[in-house]
Amino acid sequence: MAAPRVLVLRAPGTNCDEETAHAFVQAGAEAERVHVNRLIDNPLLKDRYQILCLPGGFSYGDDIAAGRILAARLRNHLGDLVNSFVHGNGDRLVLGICNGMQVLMRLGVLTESVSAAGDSEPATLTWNNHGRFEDRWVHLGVDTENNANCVFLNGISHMYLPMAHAEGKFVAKDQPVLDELKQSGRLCLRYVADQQSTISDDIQDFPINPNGADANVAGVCDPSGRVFGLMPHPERHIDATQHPYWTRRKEQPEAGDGLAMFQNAVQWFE
Ligand SMILES: NC(=O)CC[C@H](N)C(=O)O
Repeated sequence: MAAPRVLVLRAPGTNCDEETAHAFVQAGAEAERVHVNRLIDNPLLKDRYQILCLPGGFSYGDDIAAGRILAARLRNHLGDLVNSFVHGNGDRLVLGICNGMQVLMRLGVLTESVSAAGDSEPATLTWNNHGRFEDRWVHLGVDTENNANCVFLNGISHMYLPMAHAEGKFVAKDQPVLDELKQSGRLCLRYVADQQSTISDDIQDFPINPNGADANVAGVCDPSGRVFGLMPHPERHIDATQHPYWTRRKEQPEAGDGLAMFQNAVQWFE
């Protein structure tokens, strides 16, 4: 099959679109960076793409709350576009990275159909516990026990990736919501202490869990596994030389830990 085409959505304040497009290209996809206003002018552009990616940054200056305004623009002007990628025929993928995950959370697509929540918002992303922007590397573990079916994490058990956010603390409405999300394999990416650690539901101390997130959640996928949002930045660890200690490593891996996520997306179409 021809390489899948990726729509990397830009908005005022987006700042990770070039790296994200580059990561998809390294993985074998074709990627185009498209401004949200261009899509609003010409919504049919969406039909050119198989993958929708919302990259990181500070869309609309994080005004009101990070991701809130871009989510409102998508909901009010591009509802069909969002729906066709999230639902449609089930033949497309959606990836939200950092600010992109914040947008997906504000849209509600990652926590859709959580019955334990009743009528209220099941979960959100809020300010890091220490109230500051935190920018450094973190260890991440994949929840393989709860049968996570996330397309992007297929075959991955651990990643070492940069994180850079202020509003990245995942909070569920209550324990039943958290349990339902966990048991359905949707809390698929968690902060862990190191490469050997398995995931834990008990909130780990800072700095293991950089923001105080419930169950150490760093990424959430929808029930189908095709729609995934994560707070860390896989596009910033595509090449082995992006690893902070790469000159001191005895063996150089072929790629950075983040590349496999983009390769998984491309392979899903093969
Ligand atoms: N790197 C990012 O995408 C940052 C997201 C958002 N601006 C925050 O600080 O929380």
